[in-house]
Amino acid sequence: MTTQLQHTCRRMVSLYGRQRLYGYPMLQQCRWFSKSTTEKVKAGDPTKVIDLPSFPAENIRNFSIIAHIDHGKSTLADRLLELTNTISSRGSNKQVLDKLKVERERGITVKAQTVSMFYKYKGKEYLLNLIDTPGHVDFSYEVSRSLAACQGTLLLVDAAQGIQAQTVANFYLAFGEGLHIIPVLNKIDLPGAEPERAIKQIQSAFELDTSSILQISAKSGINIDQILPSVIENMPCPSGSIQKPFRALLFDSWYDKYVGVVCMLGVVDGVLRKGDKVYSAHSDTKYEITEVGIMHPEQVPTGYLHAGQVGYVVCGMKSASEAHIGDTFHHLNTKVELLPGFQPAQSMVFAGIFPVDTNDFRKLDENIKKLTLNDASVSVHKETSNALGQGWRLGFLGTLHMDVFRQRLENEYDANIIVTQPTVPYRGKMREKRIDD
Ligand SMILES: Nc1nc2c(ncn2[C@@H]2O[C@H](COP(=O)(O)OP(=O)(O)OP(=O)(O)O)[C@@H](O)[C@H]2O)c(=O)[nH]1
Repeated sequence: MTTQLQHTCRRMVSLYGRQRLYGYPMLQQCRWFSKSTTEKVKAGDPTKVIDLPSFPAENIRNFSIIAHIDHGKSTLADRLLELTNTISSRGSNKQVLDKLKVERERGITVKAQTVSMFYKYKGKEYLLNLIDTPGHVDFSYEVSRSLAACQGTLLLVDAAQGIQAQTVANFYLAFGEGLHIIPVLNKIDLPGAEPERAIKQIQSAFELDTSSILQISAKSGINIDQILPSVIENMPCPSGSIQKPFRALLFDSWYDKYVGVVCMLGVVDGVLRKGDKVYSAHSDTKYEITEVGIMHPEQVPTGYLHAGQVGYVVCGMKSASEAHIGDTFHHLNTKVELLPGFQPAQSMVFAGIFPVDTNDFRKLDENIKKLTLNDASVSVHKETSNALGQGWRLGFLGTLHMDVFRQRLENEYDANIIVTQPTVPYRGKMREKRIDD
């Protein structure tokens, strides 16, 4: 009851806030119906009434930005959001998609984020879904998950540094997914930039066509206006069919304390509407869609998603463990071919985590479950230590991943924990004891 009340209050505050933000009463929204979505968004539409059915698959592009760490993905994402009026442009480097406190403090992306943008090109309106991904090797699982919801990717290379380890690793992830890859040279404003050298590297390492390679500065905005036309012209649109039965890939999820689990879906076929009953193929469970919408850049309800679109749903999932990354959602009583899902991540570094106060065990258990929902690459096993009591042995993809997880537990859940020295698994071989030993 309390949760429902809180939820209603939150909705009212959010609606009131939106009215105040744009300075228009909600009742004026009918004035905007006649305008195109791009015009509404450009004009700072207070209602953001988004007419998703009017975007057929050929007017949709789902793409990501991949690169080595610090080559400028989040800065480029900011510029594209400004260009499409998804956020207001104030000329600062806000890194809007780095939403977590730990990302802002460390200046790195650890969590992939999706955002939908509207863009008018050659008289047609396009719905562009951008997924910003982390660059550090410890978060490559996030990258591979995000790529599954895309048809193309921008491979960003720092013109001063050239290609680096994660440029190569991420290129092969995207190549393996069969994505259309557009190379882009960033930071051409730097005095040390050597675009010709970087282009040669891209040609010889990846055999990509560099004849018309885009050369940009995400920071100062040079040539940014060439990016989206290139995405529209060169990347394929999603291939699903709106006529087929609905099926969608669950590729990300997080826990919202008011509405429970929020799932990100890439709709492959068919149509999903608010109120629909859907079925999770993984857990054999039925859910009712109570909210469906797109990230623009925050959650904007649309009541509808169709084949090729990417958006979020709220469906009354209470427990973190119900949202299985890689799951296929479909309508009740329809038979669909299940989507391939994801390979589970392979943990490389292990550490024990224990509550400082043993009375916090239950609370910490719940919080670890919620956080691992948001980061499925962490493996969790219960552990008991004589000195520290009951706790967990967690597996991570690297030590940065471990440190970020610890910081997120502290920042987002006020956890007070002890983390033991990290170890790596190894295999030992027993040799027979020699006589002279
Ligand atoms: N001079 C210059 N600096 C840039 C440019 N693009 C990004 N930067 C700077 O490069 C640094 C890293 O940029 P980010 O956008 O955080 O890089 P990222 O690839 O998202 O980083 P991770 O997500 O942590 O991998 C920041 O200090 C940016 O201001 C550019 O075009 N020119």
